[in-house]
Amino acid sequence: MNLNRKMTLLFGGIALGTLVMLVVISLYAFRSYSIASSTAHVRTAAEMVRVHLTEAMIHGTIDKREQFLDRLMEVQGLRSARVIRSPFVNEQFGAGMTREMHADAIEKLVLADGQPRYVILDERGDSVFRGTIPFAASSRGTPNCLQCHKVAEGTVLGAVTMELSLTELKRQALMTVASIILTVAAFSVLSILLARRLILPVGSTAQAVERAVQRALKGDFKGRVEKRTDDEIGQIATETNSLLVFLDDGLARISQRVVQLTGRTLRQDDNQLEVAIDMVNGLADASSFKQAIEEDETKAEIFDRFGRVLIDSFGVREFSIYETSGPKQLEPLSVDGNAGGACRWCDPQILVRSDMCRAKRSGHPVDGLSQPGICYAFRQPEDSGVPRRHFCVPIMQSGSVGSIIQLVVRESDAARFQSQVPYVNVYVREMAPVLEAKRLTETLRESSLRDAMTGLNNRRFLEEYVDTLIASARRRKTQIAILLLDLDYFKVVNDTYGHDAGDVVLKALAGTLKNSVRASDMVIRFGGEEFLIVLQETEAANALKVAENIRATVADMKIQVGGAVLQKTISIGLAMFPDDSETFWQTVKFADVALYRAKDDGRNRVVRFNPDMWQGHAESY
Ligand SMILES: Nc1nc2c(ncn2[C@@H]2O[C@H](COP(=O)(O)OP(=O)(O)OP(=O)(O)O)[C@@H](O)[C@H]2O)c(=O)[nH]1
Repeated sequence: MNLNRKMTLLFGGIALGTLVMLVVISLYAFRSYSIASSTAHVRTAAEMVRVHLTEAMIHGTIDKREQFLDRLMEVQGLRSARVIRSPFVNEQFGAGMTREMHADAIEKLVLADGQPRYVILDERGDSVFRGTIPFAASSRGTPNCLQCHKVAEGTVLGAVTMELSLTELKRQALMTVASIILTVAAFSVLSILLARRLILPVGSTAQAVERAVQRALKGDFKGRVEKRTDDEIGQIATETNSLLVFLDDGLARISQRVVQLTGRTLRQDDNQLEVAIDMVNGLADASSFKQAIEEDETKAEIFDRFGRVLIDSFGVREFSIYETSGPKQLEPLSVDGNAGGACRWCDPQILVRSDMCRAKRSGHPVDGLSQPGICYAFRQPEDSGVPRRHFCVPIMQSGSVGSIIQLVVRESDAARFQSQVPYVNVYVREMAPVLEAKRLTETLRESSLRDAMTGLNNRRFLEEYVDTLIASARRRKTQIAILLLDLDYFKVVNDTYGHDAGDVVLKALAGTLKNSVRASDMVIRFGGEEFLIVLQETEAANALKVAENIRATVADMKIQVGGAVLQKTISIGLAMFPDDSETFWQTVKFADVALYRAKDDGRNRVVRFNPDMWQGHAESY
């Protein structure tokens, strides 16, 4: 119920209550007044009758009393008047007129106890006041009643009964009450109209404020409140409008900036406020995500974290993350949240012909949500009948596509997810520079652990890796064979054919060494022309066979240098960890001692370390 209606009801209620009270009070007052007035009239008339009867008795005209009573009827409003004689008078003076002799019940009571009686009668719609007043004998006054009446003081000598019509009084009372009702009703109507006029701006302003607030709750701050008065109500309208303008302006500016950041476009029916909150939340989450991935160590950790965001924040459980692993190759890093895995949502051909991937080829996002079938490499699931749509976004690194994120959603979910795409893009945008930094760090680290010329790992790599190596050997209780290899008379190559020719020989040797051992073994360029090979889980006898095989392969190796073909030999020292020493680096020294022995013994040979060799060398280390 609106304010106006409430006010009308309230004022109407008050007016009606007042009216009813006034009517009740007025009617009661009129009744009391009528009774009091009639009583007084009857008393006065009775006294006049008494005086007249007394006078008539004195003057001997008592016989004419009937005429007096008849004349009395001419008094307006007096309907009847009659005198009743008491038995005492009858006893002393004989019976009176017939009508004086027959007292009714009320008159009998009055004659008996000397108390006046008043009643109001309703006679065929006419209200009549009837009063019966006793005449008591009294010795006071002149003439003295007791001079004529042989009765005791106070004896009731008779009574007069008079009836007054109240109709006129009643009519006047009703007229008065009616005029009160009319006056109060008119006053009330005027009051209500005035109050409504005063309240109307309050109600309509309150309704306008309510409508504006309702619109604001839906994110529309364009609602305005009309100013109807110049008082406090008008002030509320003005202030509300100022607040709405401020919020509208502020929200528009926030939305504009956030739209720039997220790339999300606002629709007409969007709740601006909710969208702004949504976008700010999205940006805040993306910012937290960026902080987290900056502290991640590897790209794999970053992609793993992003995978969890896709699942937890976007409800996308089906997705692939590919990384370019060669000029034409893609490698699946994560498929549906599992590391590695097979190519599930694309033609597997993209792994070896990466240009089949539209995102990789174009370097632009591929929107298969609104344009299904845009990418020929996308594969619908074979096992389930629920069709899917995809959205692929490339992550640029050093000017080319480094990774590709492929998001897959059910067709029925595509529209919902479309609104999430800008946020996914924000995450990708935040992720790209961090991935780039990690890639550079990893490349840098990789290069610091690798010899640029031969492509083999270097001594620093061995230093970093040695703890893992030892722990693995101890855990498995296996032996590690250390082979230290050095080309024989290599200096001659440099001196004769030049340094570049020497490099060619070193590269060829590196290739031969790599091919002579298992993939799990390590070939390390340990120094200038010195190499170290770590053979894992190998007994000494086996290691000797491998070393001998290497020696023989190198000796047979023909290296084309310019116009000449070179053939070089190699000397190898072998020591076992932990058989020869509990310390890894001590084992390396022992291998070096064995290498010295191989050189000393004429080169192109493999020498297994034994403790006697250490005697002569201990002081030089
Ligand atoms: N071309 C080239 N030469 C290198 C490189 N590193 C070391 N050398 C050369 O390798 C040669 C090592 O010679 P030496 O240590 O005297 O030994 P050697 O001539 O191989 O004779 P032995 O080891 O005693 O059989 C030096 O001439 C170094 O300059 C390299 O990266 N490239």
